[in-house]
Amino acid sequence: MARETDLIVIGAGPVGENVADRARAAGLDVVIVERELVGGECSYWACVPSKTLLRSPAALRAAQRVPGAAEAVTGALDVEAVLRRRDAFVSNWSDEGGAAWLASVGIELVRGHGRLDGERRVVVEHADGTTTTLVARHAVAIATGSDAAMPRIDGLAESRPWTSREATSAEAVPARLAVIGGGVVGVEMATAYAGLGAEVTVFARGGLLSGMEPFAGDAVADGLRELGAVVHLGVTPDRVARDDAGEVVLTLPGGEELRFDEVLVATGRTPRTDDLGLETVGLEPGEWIDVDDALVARGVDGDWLSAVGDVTHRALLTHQGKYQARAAGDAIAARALGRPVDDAPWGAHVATADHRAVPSVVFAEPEVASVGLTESAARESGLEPRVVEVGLDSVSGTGIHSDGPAGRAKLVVDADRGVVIGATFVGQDVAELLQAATIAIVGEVPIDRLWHAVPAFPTVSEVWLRLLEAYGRPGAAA
Ligand SMILES: Cc1cc2nc3c(=O)[nH]c(=O)nc-3n(C[C@H](O)[C@H](O)[C@H](O)COP(=O)(O)OP(=O)(O)OC[C@H]3O[C@@H](n4cnc5c(N)ncnc54)[C@H](O)[C@@H]3O)c2cc1C
Ligand SMILES: NC(=O)c1ccc[n+]([C@@H]2O[C@H](COP(=O)([O-])OP(=O)(O)OC[C@H]3O[C@@H](n4cnc5c(N)ncnc54)[C@H](O)[C@@H]3O)[C@@H](O)[C@H]2O)c1
Repeated sequence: MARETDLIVIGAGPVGENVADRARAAGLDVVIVERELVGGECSYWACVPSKTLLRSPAALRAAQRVPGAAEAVTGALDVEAVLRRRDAFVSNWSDEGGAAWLASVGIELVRGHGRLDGERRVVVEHADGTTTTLVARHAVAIATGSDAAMPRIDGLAESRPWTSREATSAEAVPARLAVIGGGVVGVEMATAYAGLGAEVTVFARGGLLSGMEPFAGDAVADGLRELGAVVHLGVTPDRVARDDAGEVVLTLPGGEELRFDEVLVATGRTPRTDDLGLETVGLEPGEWIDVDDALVARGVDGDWLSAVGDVTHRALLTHQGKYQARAAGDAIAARALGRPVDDAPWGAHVATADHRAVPSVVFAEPEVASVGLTESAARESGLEPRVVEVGLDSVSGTGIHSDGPAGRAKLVVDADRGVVIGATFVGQDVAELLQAATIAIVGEVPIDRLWHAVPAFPTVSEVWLRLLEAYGRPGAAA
């Protein structure tokens, strides 16, 4: 017999959990389906383990850049302790805590692989081959996330490459690590493993972090080289093979062969939709799920099917997926309870910020924090932005914070409206500068008013004052 419920969520990653939580908090009966671990990629093989691997080497470097503290650092990094700390943060890959939380808020967990089976029906295949049929009275939400993409490089798939999963869960640090891909995963994992003592070589087919302001990728390439990594820009290996001794051999376009212990593939993501029954509701398996701003799937009759998080390809970030989930979960509950849906831009039930203000931090050396449009993206969208750029060495707080390289900051301003539409900060610990920029963009705070938001002295946040000075003060004689 089929189990009836109000809402079925497929995928208990951070995003699925949040859709379920919002709908349950509104009083809906909710079932969530998970085939691996409650908590998803982010908790076990992505955000959490990658940031714990990065943190210890970064803390060590930070201390080494402050005279007095530097002299007190006399030992080497304890790699084993870093790995054990990572294990603790991923709960040794146990989702007992996540499952207990679901139970505590009254969300029923069904373990197994979920597939759509027509409108509002999901069939779950359990590990023992048995199945459970679920029927939703109101809605189904897909939050199945994404997998690492495998580029078509001769021999690569057969050479047992690392993906982000192996890189974040490794039990030992390889002596020589090749990284293919110059995006966020490639850069962060290269930084982590260089910090943990590996000889790292990065192959990027273009520059590093190519969707960001160019000075960000340049600074990160310099930073990686400073850590001892070799960075090849504009180079993709032609061929990869693992030999009988277990070594990985990369053949470069000129024929040169380079040998490594492991090769990490970090060339983007692919949606987990190939075995999800999408064809039973008129959608294409293997494709990202196209949704409107209220996270309702386009191309499906009615408003019963939502999709959230990575699987929509709107913004492949945990915090932004959770933002979508809050809107989608509340919208599903509003529809189910016959309450109004607020789907005007910036309404309670839409993810408007996905188009205007997606904050992201790359935990590289140096850190890169960005939100909104880059200068070139603003121009491509038809705007003629005014940009201002300053060095972080113009700020006293930066010098006190660290003797290391200072970094840079840039604002992209829609001069017609007098509001910030993009911001990028590069430097040590700039991650914490980002929320101010996100608030300025989302709140459309006029530049004239930003002059009244005074950063404390001597903080790194005083870079905001330097940026405003570079932009110009309203009412100033000159
Ligand atoms: C190395 C790395 C580092 C990252 N670091 C950060 C970071 O620092 N900050 C950040 O914001 N983002 C980071 N990200 C991105 C972040 O991990 C994702 O955006 C986030 O995990 C997406 O959440 P999700 O819930 O949409 O998908 P997922 O976390 O992938 O969860 C989807 C869940 O659905 C389950 N599932 C899939 N198909 C089915 C099915 N058919 N039936 C049942 N269950 C199913 C999966 O098992 C999984 O548990 C990182 C990504 C990587 C790869
Ligand atoms: N700190 C964070 O917030 C964080 C950390 C890691 C990942 N993430 C998220 O995960 C997503 C995936 O990260 P990613 O680094 O895998 O993807 P990405 O899109 O950031 O970078 C992919 C890189 O691979 C290259 N590439 C693509 N196809 C290739 C091919 N065929 N041959 C050679 N190179 C190729 C691209 O040029 C690019 O440099 C990111 O978009 C990001 O949103 C976030």
